[in-house]
Amino acid sequence: MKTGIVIKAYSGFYYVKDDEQGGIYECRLRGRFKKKKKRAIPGDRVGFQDLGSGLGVIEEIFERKTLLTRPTVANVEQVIITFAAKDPDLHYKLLDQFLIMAEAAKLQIVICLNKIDLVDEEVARKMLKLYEEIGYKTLYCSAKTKVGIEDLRETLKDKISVFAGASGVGKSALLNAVQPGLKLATGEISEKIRRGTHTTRHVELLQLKDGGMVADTPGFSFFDLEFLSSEELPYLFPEMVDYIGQCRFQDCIHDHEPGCVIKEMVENGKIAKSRYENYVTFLHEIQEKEKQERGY
Ligand SMILES: Nc1nc2c(ncn2[C@@H]2O[C@H](COP(=O)(O)OP(=O)(O)OP(=O)(O)O)[C@@H](O)[C@H]2O)c(=O)[nH]1
Ligand SMILES: [Zn+2]
Repeated sequence: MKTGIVIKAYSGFYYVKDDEQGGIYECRLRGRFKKKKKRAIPGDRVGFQDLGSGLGVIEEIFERKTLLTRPTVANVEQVIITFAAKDPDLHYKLLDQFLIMAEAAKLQIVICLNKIDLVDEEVARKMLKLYEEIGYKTLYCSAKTKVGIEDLRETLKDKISVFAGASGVGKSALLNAVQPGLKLATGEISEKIRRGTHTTRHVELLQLKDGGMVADTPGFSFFDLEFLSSEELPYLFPEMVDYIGQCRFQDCIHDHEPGCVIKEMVENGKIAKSRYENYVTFLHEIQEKEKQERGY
């Protein structure tokens, strides 16, 4: 049996990239999966039988390491959270929201600041300084002048990545700078798919020349607070994690409680006020939702 990765799933067809030769097989699922209502999704690692002429049958779907929804893709390892230095302005609350969702999804995180050609370099470097201090990996890029593109290419190498970021920050432009014509390279598969009738947007994993894959959906919208609980929220802020459990009250949620060590750290500057304020905002949103779920 061969092994590979599903790069696209489309109305019962699964396009699987063979691990050994890298060829693409058009596969069907073995019938027993359908009985169990189990489907393969892009990113799934599978075992399949080679039927010849580029056709195959998926016999096994291996356990997923990560799972993102909207759109659905398995085994993503890394997210490139992209913002622009200008046009549009860096929206820090949105950045924090992306970060906690990526933390919750257990992805490796890279914060990429694009369009640095529009501001002084010194100004650009300061914009993510706080996040570097927390320990996040950062990239400073310009899809226009190609500054930092080599670093981005290196970051994407040999990993399955997705880009996340608001509209207009330059995600497509960055991908295109990393590998011009990336989307065209998949024309062969699109051709087969065009025979179908569906027009729904399906995520596809694009292959990078240097190794690695990137989802072709630049505007990933898997960031939704509704799946988080108030208890887990503090764990999604790396700079808070070390202090959890040290507050006066065991069940301290680091909001209004007295003797809160996290608040103390905000007072003495060890935790950034902006981050803490966003923490509290998210906390209240989640608590509001939890209240509604409990019905009062
Ligand atoms: N000055 C400058 N402009 C850029 C840069 N990167 C992208 N742009 C411009 O910003 C605009 C948006 O770029 P896109 O790549 O379409 O942005 P996107 O994030 O993919 O946007 P959506 O597809 O809407 O999610 C375009 O007009 C680009 O030419 C950059 O590094 N510098
Ligand atoms: Zn506390």
